[in-house]
Amino acid sequence: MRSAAIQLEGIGISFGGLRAVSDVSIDIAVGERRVLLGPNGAGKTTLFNMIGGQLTPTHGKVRLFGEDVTALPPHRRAHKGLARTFQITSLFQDASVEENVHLAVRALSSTRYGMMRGAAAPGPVWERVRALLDDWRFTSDRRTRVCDLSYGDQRKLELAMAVAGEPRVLLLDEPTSGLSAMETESVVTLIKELPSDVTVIVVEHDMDVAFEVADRFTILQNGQMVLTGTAEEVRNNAEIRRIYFGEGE
Ligand SMILES: Nc1ncnc2c1ncn2[C@@H]1O[C@H](COP(=O)(O)OP(=O)(O)OP(=O)(O)O)[C@@H](O)[C@H]1O
Repeated sequence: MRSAAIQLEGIGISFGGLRAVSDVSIDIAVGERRVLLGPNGAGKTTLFNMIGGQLTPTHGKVRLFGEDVTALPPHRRAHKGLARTFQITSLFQDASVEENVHLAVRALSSTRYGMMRGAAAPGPVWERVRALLDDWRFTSDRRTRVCDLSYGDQRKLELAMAVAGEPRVLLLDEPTSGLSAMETESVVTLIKELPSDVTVIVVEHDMDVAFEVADRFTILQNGQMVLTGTAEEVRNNAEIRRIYFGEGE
């Protein structure tokens, strides 16, 4: 069996009296593409936040490559190779496309190679920025300010920035929400082209996208895991058929 990138051991969290997530245990292997499914309010984003470190579970443990990171803040998890995107874009709106990517690449350089901010090796940093923008096939000019980009290009840019940090685990929260069919297709292609040793965990409502990118699925409902399994098992799950395909209503 492949070793685990992420292990959740009975994690849960309550907000006031509400149990948003309770007792979820899953192992996600290195290089796996896992999609989290479930109706609105099922606890998918809350689970993501506990993996990313934005929230600390009230019970249970989160392990990253075997190490207990339950109490570590997001930036410490980022240093260990975890990156994530959010449902709402979190870009620097007044900066250009290439300046945004430059910031992400430079952040990686300074943590990984011990460079001082703004100093040392600007050449290689800009080379990497250009290579990333080529890989991600940006249609708009690189000097365009983010606030002048289409929503689709903003989502793509966010993904490019998450990838710029060369993460070992990438958490994508609804990467195709609000995108046109064409933009969705290009984001799906980009996700599928990520290096095979990068573990990717995706919250996705679009079932076509989910089936295209996932090796395995985890279904949440009312904060609990109801199934972890293959595409076949998901297709045969009555609850998923009801929620996503409107059957039995
Ligand atoms: N900070 C918070 N304070 C109080 N309640 C919260 C908080 N965050 C989430 N919740 C509640 O926890 C439950 C799970 O929410 P969560 O956003 O994780 O669901 P979700 O599956 O991501 O839903 P969606 O698909 O709508 O994004 C919901 O009932 C939500 O209202």
